[in-house]
Amino acid sequence: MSLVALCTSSRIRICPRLLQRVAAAASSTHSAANYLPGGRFAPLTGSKAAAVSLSTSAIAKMPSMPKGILKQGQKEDLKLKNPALLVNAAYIDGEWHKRAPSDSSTFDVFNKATGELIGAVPNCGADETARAIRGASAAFGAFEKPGSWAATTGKQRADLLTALLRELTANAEDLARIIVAENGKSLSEARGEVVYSNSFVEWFAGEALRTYGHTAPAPMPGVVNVVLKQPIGVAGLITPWNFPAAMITRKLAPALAAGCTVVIKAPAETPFSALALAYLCERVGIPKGVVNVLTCTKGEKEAAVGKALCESPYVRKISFTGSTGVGKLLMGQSASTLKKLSFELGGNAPFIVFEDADLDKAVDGAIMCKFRASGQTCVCANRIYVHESIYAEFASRLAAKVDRFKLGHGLEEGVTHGPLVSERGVAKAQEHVERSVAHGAKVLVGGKKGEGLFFEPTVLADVTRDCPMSDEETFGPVAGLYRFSTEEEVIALANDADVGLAGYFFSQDVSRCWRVAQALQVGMVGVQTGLIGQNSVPFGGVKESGFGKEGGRGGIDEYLQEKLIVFGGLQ
Ligand SMILES: NC(=O)c1ccc[n+]([C@@H]2O[C@H](COP(=O)([O-])OP(=O)(O)OC[C@H]3O[C@@H](n4cnc5c(N)ncnc54)[C@H](O)[C@@H]3O)[C@@H](O)[C@H]2O)c1
Ligand SMILES: O=CCCC(=O)O
Repeated sequence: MSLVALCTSSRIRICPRLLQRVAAAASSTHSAANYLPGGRFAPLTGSKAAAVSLSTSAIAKMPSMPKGILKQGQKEDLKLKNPALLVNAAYIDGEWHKRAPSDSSTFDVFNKATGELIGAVPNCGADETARAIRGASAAFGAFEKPGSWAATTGKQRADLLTALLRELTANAEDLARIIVAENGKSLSEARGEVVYSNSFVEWFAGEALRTYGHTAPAPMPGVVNVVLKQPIGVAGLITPWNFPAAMITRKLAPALAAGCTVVIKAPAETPFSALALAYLCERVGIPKGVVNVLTCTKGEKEAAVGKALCESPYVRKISFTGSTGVGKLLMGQSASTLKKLSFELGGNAPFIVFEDADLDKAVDGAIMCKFRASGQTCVCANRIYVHESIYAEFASRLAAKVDRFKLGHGLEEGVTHGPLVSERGVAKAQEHVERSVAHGAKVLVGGKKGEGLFFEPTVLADVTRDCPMSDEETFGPVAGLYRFSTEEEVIALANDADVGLAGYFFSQDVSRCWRVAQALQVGMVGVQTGLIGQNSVPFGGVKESGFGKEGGRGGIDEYLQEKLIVFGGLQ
């Protein structure tokens, strides 16, 4: 029995920190994950992976987490090269407010791994939202009013976005450290997120130059038709915590490129990335009122901010990324003013491994797809369907690789996965494991809650239709493996969902690849890959995963509206 196993299985009380070090040493093959652009892990590879015994206890690698609870109340020093990036004030109409102007309230934000206090930010509500909307509306101005944002040229906006990109790049390491602290992901993933996040600013700086309209031939003489694209006006941007920077830039950059002004409602869990972005926007000279960031707690305050944005006649666009339930609520609230909407909502991605798949690629794809951001990604594989003829082999290889993850504080050397973002997230992961086991699933690796917000990366075998992930996103590090027999059967299973964001499959048969890719009822398909998000492609779903696309050629159109100008009497 290893020292780690001995300590964890016996009643010997050993300093948790030491135990963690021993665990890390015992798992020296847990090399640091290579990150790829987009915050992705290059999978751990090598024959040793398959050789790891499934009985190795993942608990041995659990971090010594009481430290999180013990440190609660202590103020964390993020050790930023540029401490000014850690802003603890909302940004409303070009003014920084350390407290909500209406009632002076603030709320605390904690490090997800340690429980240390990162800082306090204002708890904004309807009043602050109205101020921000007024500021954004005034800054937008009018097309005929020189000096207003609406009257800027694409070239001017492209130059500002390029300057912003330079600042974001220069401060990339600090921005990654802020993400680690407030979100919990590992430093390598956070660095990847910053690259991904910045790539949207780069892409849309280019797109600002290309908001082409067109002319249309008229059927009658003496008429010329011109179709212009104009910015829609003030946009309300509501984003989640799982990619605290990238989910904002994927909206902010096209909005600014198009000529819109914005009011961002930052997520309660991760407001600091949003505020750092606003700070850099101000620094590069984006005019007062063009970018506003509101921070607020979950519950009543976020609902008040959301309602004020949706119901304001001055806000012409809402772009939301989050759960399907909240999306439906916001859609209802936006009905009275008939706003243009883009909704990136929940997913429940099928991930299919056919009998003719390259198993190494399929396992690596599953690792990247399922465990990125510890499973807290809307495009994460949620239902992994494996052909019965390769099921045992795939399960064993996947479990072996997951067993080699290193869980811990995102800034610690070699850590591949951090804590989840909330107790609600941990409870959901645990519930999915317990309910699946009650339906006959077997835990191959992981399966347990750790201290604080940690949950062991988990692989479950023998998952069936009755298990919760069949219908609900786990949004946590639990990979459930289903068995299937035929292509027809698995397509029906994959499409048996109200949502349709992403789907993935592995096969080496080109005809099957085309057939299955067409058949999957999702907005995005990964064929022989577990990674799909890039700045140059349209990201978005079908069914109850929402509508509208972010990124790609059409991403800027979400913030533009066409105007037809008919010139008559020309003969
Ligand atoms: N499709 C995508 O691109 C994408 C990306 C990330 C997350 N998601 C989805 O988001 C969900 C997980 O995130 P979550 O639990 O934070 O989702 P959530 O819907 O609770 O929260 C998302 C955002 O909406 C805000 N919000 C919540 N209630 C609101 C209200 N009444 N009015 C206005 N704003 C409100 C939150 O403060 C947060 O900023 C998952 O379902 C996931 O699939 C989707
Ligand atoms: O979670 C949502 C976004 C994930 C991605 O952009 O790849």
